Amino acid sequence: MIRLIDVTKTYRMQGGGRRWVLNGVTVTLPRRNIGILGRNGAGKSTLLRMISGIVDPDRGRIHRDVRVSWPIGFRGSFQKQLTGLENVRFVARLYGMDEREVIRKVADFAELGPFLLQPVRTYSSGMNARLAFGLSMAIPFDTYLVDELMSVGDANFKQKSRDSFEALLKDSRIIMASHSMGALRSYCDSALLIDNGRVIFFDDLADGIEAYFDINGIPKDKQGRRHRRNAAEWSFDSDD
Ligand SMILES: Nc1ncnc2c1ncn2[C@@H]1O[C@H](COP(=O)(O)OP(=O)(O)OP(=O)(O)O)[C@@H](O)[C@H]1O
Repeated sequence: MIRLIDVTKTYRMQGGGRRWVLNGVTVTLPRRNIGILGRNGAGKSTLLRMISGIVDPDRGRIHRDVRVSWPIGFRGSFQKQLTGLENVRFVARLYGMDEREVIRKVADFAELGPFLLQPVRTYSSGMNARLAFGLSMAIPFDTYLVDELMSVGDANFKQKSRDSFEALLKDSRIIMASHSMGALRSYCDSALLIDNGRVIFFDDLADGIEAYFDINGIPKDKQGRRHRRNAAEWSFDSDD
């Protein structure tokens, strides 16, 4: 279980003032697969970073009694001067894992071959993505925090990522921020909606998605279906 207790998070804005991301939020996240919904800039990534412990709230506490991952996406935050292998070693050690085992898993998954011995600064974004995702799959967590999964990578890599991700969900849970309703419906059963510094937990994902469409002003037709006004404006709904 993960519990936010009176959590407030703001960012200082250039030119003065503060951007309020969370405003005194208290919420309990049960051991479920939870989709995080919210408009651009609502605070989804910030919330994931706070749950993982990378970012501290200004006020309040976050209680975790499960082992949570760092936010998994495709933007690896590696030490750019170090090689891929050195980065993998470092993270394996940090999490008290068998280094050789982690290296073997990442090497198998990422298929970077000799590039694993090259500095990460020389990697393409796809290579970086392979290393980042492979590494997150090689360390076991109770709850994986996922920030916009499967947004880049070639078709083969996407399929492979999907397969290993699904295998991992047999024993673990995810908290996943995404604008893709399709991805959320595939992996999540409940929802957390962030809006204007507040959050609402929905036991049923479908209710969370309805509330999200409502705050975005997406109208329903007579059959109760939602329609995009145009593809660019409502691109988050593109795979529905
Ligand atoms: N390091 C930072 N410094 C200043 N402001 C920040 C920082 N990180 C995030 N913000 C601001 O906090 C707000 C929430 O950002 P966040 O990235 O968490 O939103 P999000 O819901 O994940 O957005 P998106 O859907 O666009 O990815 C935004 O207004 C953003 O500009």
